Amino acid sequence: MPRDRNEVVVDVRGLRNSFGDQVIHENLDLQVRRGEILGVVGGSGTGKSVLMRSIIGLQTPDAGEITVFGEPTIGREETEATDIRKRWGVLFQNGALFSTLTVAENVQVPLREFYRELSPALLEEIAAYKVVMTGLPANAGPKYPAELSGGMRKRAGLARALALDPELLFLDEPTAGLDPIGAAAFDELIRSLSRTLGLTVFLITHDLDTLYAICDRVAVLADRKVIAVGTIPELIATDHPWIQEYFEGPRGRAAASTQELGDDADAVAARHPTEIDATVTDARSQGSRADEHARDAAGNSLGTR
Ligand SMILES: Nc1ncnc2c1ncn2[C@@H]1O[C@H](COP(=O)(O)OP(=O)(O)OP(=O)(O)O)[C@@H](O)[C@H]1O
Repeated sequence: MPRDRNEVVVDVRGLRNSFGDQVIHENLDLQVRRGEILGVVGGSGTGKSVLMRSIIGLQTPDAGEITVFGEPTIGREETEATDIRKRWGVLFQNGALFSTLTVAENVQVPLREFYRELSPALLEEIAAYKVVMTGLPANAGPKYPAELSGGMRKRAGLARALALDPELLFLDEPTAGLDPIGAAAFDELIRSLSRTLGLTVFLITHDLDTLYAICDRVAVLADRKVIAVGTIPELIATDHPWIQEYFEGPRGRAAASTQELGDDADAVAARHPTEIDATVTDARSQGSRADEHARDAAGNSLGTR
């Protein structure tokens, strides 16, 4: 039976977080729907990562309610929340791979934690499958993180996040530090995994290209709460100054035109399938070059990327 795409998978209500005198969130509400890729944006330090940590139970809020798959996550012991934790995967900002373990061993960590009865042969088989699924060469499995490029490390982190076949994926700045071509390829990987596996994705990013390329809706954090959530055209229609500056500033416009070039490329590819890779890739690099110029011109006032 098809799943209800209006089902709320993550429900955050009245969230408050603070560190000492510093209030990060006040009365924050957010819903993530089944099957969507929700982009989460906001200036540096607005509390995007703290929000993600609150949802997955790594940060105990001062107040509020959070449910994931209808189950409360706040204040539950790790052992109590096992059934929900098995249903999500997380890619932290820096990849957070264990440097002393190989890629395959990293992927096996959640499997060993939740399914102790799995045989070594099966663990290896599942890890090998996840490694290939994220576009890494099969021979990446026995390598250590230090032996991989930044883009490959991201894919290894994603392979580990997918180890338990999650329904929900949390990604914290997955394309940060990747070159434009690598970032576009990673976006495409996330989109295709989300579509084929029916994943719901909570994606924190500063990457405007990612927002345009793969996000169904975008939530904007500012003033300690989610000030708006919607499609990019819906957000642009609001008059909040930060949203206007973000999407209608030089970098936002460059990303939008990159997307238009990509859409044109899709149309061309429908007629000439063999030309698609070069055209789309080129569109993104052009946008990113325009992006760089725009950032220089704007004095990087938005602090994106
Ligand atoms: N464990 C902690 N102790 C004290 N302060 C913290 C802690 N974790 C986060 N903060 C503070 O909370 C604020 C929000 O941090 P967070 O990492 O969520 O921001 P962010 O929106 O993800 O930023 P960025 O886009 O730069 O990654 C920051 O001012 C940060 O210094």
